[in-house]
Amino acid sequence: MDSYLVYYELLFVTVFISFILYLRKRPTCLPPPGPRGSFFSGTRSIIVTRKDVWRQYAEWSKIYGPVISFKSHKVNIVVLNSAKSIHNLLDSRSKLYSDRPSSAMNQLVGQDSLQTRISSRNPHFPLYRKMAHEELAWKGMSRHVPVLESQVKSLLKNLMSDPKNFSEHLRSYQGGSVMKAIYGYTAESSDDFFIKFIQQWWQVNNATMRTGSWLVDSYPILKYLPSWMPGAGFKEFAAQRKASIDDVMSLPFAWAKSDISTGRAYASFVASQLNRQEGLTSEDEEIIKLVSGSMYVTGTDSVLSTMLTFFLTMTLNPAAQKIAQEEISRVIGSDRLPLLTDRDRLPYVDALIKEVYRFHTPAPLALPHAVTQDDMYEGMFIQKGSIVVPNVWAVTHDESVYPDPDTFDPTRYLKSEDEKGHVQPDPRNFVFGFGRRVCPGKQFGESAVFLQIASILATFNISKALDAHGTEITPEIDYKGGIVTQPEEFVCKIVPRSDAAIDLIMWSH
Ligand code: HEM
Repeated sequence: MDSYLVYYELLFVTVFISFILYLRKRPTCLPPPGPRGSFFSGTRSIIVTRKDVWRQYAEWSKIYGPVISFKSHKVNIVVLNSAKSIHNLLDSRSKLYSDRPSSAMNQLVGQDSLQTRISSRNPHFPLYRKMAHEELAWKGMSRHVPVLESQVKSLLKNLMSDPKNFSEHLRSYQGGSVMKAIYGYTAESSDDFFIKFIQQWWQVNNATMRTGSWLVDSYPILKYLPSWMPGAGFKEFAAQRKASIDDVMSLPFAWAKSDISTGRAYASFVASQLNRQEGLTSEDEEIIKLVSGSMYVTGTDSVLSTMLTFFLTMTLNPAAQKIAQEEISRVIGSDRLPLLTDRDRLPYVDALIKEVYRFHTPAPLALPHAVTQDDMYEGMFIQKGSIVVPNVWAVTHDESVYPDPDTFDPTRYLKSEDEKGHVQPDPRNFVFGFGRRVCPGKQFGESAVFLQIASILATFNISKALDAHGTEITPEIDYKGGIVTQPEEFVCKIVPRSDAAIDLIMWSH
């Protein structure tokens, strides 16, 4: 009997001490407010099904405040819906907030060593960033400017001969520019193998790798399920994706290496990195392969998305288009195409481009960050490992910063005649991401966007297409879901502005 008593006393003391320890460890402050969703799966169904989920987050922020949190199964998600919270956490505390979410699905798919996914705590992370910066910041990328400028001429010719397929021509421009700059590869058309290959890969990736959508991220033990069991279909999918990511990384890299061995290769990223030092180890080479592959994966669709928004907004806003065209005619004339060096002399065109970025930012939720230790923000507890999502769309549609946000208006960024007007913030400070994860392709992407937009405005009129009865077709402002979003398919009319423009398209060198 006594031994039972001692046993129960010990049990009681253990439970009591554990309870006290639990209370001490438990955060005294609450996480950011937000919707609770269903008991089992939290808000997962909304995250997975709503295509414009950034609007949902912005709506929730009106109820709960700019910083909200919720769960998708067991994954904690914190969404930052204001410029202030994004700046205070992702920029000012970037040491803590620059990790990527740890994801069992990403590991299964083999994406965790890509630059977009690699953990900031991985010892190779600084080297990835350094390499990408060397190549794509102004100094390194200036040697690729002639490629961007000459590709524009092919784009204009394609738009003139086959305007209906403008989206394909834009993809071909950007895919071709990236392939040349990164691997030294010349793509001849939009049917090129490497351009099609990455297009198909990216479409699946964009649709399937949403933050918090895979059950295995909440319950990593599921990865041990045998593949034949009901509910384990994700393993088969992950195995297929793993094989394709290996090809995405290896095939263009192998092509570049064989081209370099001929001694006549273009000074691409891969060529300059491989030639940088004697006696590269296989590990060094693997890193060059992964960094170049990451640029191949990310470099096309974000620029394409911006360009499609440009065509959509020009179709809907002829007045803004006309002012930009007049500025180009006045400043540059009609006997040459705009160059990158003309940008400072084209303030309205520059403002129009800012407005394109703001109107529908290519990646409305950027890429998800993760926090590496418990943190407090304005009295709210943010738990280590939480996924932190910057809602860039909410910032660029915040009425207190950008009044009447659904109106396309480049004059937001221009001073009034008397130079006293209030200028709204440059959206490019948000659309390229934050802290140590800010987009390394920003200058490359921005240059490609400027050259395309300025040259298209110089040579074409974009307007509403007509249907079979001669009635104008007004496209909807409706975007696909995904990490990088694009307008749903739409039609528009693209015709050269004049005979002089036709000459410029045909004969410019
Ligand atoms: C209009 C064009 C572009 C936009 C709007 C854009 C936007 C972004 C955004 C929002 C991120 C996530 C940043 C974050 O997590 O805070 C990102 C990351 C990245 N971007 Fe871009 N991007 C563009 C063009 C490019 C180009 C042309 C390249 C390469 C040729 C590129 C390469 C990358 C890479 C490698 C990352 C991952 C960086 C990391 O996680 O460390 N981007 N980009």
